[in-house]
Amino acid sequence: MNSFEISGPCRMAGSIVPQGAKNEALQVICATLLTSETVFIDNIPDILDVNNLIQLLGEMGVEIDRKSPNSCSFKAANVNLEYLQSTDFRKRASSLRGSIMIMGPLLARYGKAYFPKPGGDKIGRRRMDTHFYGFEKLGATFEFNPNEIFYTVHAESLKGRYILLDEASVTGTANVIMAAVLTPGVTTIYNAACEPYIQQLCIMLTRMGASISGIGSNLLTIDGVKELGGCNHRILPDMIEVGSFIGMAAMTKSEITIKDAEPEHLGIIPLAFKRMGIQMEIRGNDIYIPSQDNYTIETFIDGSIMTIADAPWPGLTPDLLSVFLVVATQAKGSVLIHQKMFESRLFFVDKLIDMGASIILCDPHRATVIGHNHENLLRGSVMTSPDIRAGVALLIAALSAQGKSVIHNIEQIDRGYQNIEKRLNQLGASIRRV
Ligand SMILES: CC(=O)N[C@H]1[C@@H](OP(=O)(O)OP(=O)(O)OC[C@H]2O[C@@H](n3ccc(=O)[nH]c3=O)[C@H](O)[C@@H]2O)O[C@H](CO)[C@@H](O)[C@@H]1O
Ligand SMILES: C=C(OP(=O)(O)O)C(=O)O
Repeated sequence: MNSFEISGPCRMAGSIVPQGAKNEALQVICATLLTSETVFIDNIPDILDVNNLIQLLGEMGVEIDRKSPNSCSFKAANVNLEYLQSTDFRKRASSLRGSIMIMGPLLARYGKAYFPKPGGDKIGRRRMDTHFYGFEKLGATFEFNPNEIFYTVHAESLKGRYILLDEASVTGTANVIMAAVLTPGVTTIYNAACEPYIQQLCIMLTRMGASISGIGSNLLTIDGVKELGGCNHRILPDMIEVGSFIGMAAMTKSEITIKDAEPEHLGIIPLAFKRMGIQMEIRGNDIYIPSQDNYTIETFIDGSIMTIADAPWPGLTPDLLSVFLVVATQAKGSVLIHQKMFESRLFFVDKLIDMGASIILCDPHRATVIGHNHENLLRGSVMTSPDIRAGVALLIAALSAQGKSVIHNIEQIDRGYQNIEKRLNQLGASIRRV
């Protein structure tokens, strides 16, 4: 188990380029299973979750040609379905969450798919009903072995249908889209997730020959085709990393330019940071965050305390709420952070309270933060990263804090952030991997 040792406070300056998006990479890499032709993907983040998925596909028989740390071609001409019954498959597939999205392509192309209990963040119940409900609507049979926690879907044939998803699940929508593109007939998916990475998946599938309309909305119409071909695809910058850098700059009074951030794909994220009082300028494709001595959280128009809450896209992504929470600890004013979508993602606030932050955890979903307006710095502390985004929030806290901090279990951070200590040290941070 590796750790980060951080000597704070660190005031940083300079430019940083965000990595390619983790959650888009997981979708589009799974989509390469839909064709026997070569798919080339660029701007792949070189991170643990994505590398584990690429290795998993390799074990399944996909020809992998890693052209560089950030680009790779995939050719799924011969997929070894027997491997999906092996213990090695169960071990690898359950090491991350995104691998669940191999199911849609396998069902569509081979009429069967298997999956163990998926991994990913332990942030509360993470049900998969939406995935299997969608597959069943297309005509598949679903079986669940509760003793082994093993999911099986199979179908003699699938048929396009109207599907009203019970919730706008991101990976669930991706799975159903990927099954539907090779399913005869017209599939309509209503209450579809429509975040930029789902849009990117649809754009890539269209380039491979799929027929999808309604991209960007929650109503997708897919006209199934017989087969798909190869294509080239470039992954968007990671919006969660962009948001993490905006929050880090404000909290540490740093002056940072996030290069090539593609702000048009960030939705409501910049507005939410502006409501926290954080200044930023969109300069073409870059985001410039000036060094700010303080930032004041807005109130609502009626003067009541601001709430920052998550919601399915185009609402605010749940993956950034930990960052908003930590940034609020040094703001002027108070905010209620309401994490609606996950049940156990706010418990890391205990660690911030140990560092001196003024936070009341109201219940598992809500925390009230009373900002210090930089009048009292947080204190360095020894802590353990519970999940990927709490890990980054703790890293931001440590960078702003007085004294030495140690963060254990940084494998959680490595799941989603590429060479983070090296890139932040180039901006003037003091982070050591020990
Ligand atoms: C690999 C990957 O891409 N992971 C992302 C994906 O996970 P994932 O696809 O697993 O998450 P889902 O979209 O299925 O659901 C996330 C949580 O929100 C709840 N929910 C969802 C939709 C809804 O309309 N109402 C509702 O309450 C679900 O019950 C669940 O607790 O999307 C999540 C939500 O953006 C992100 O946090 C994850 O980083
Ligand atoms: C929750 C996340 O990831 P995963 O779904 O892979 O656990 C995340 O990226 O914040």
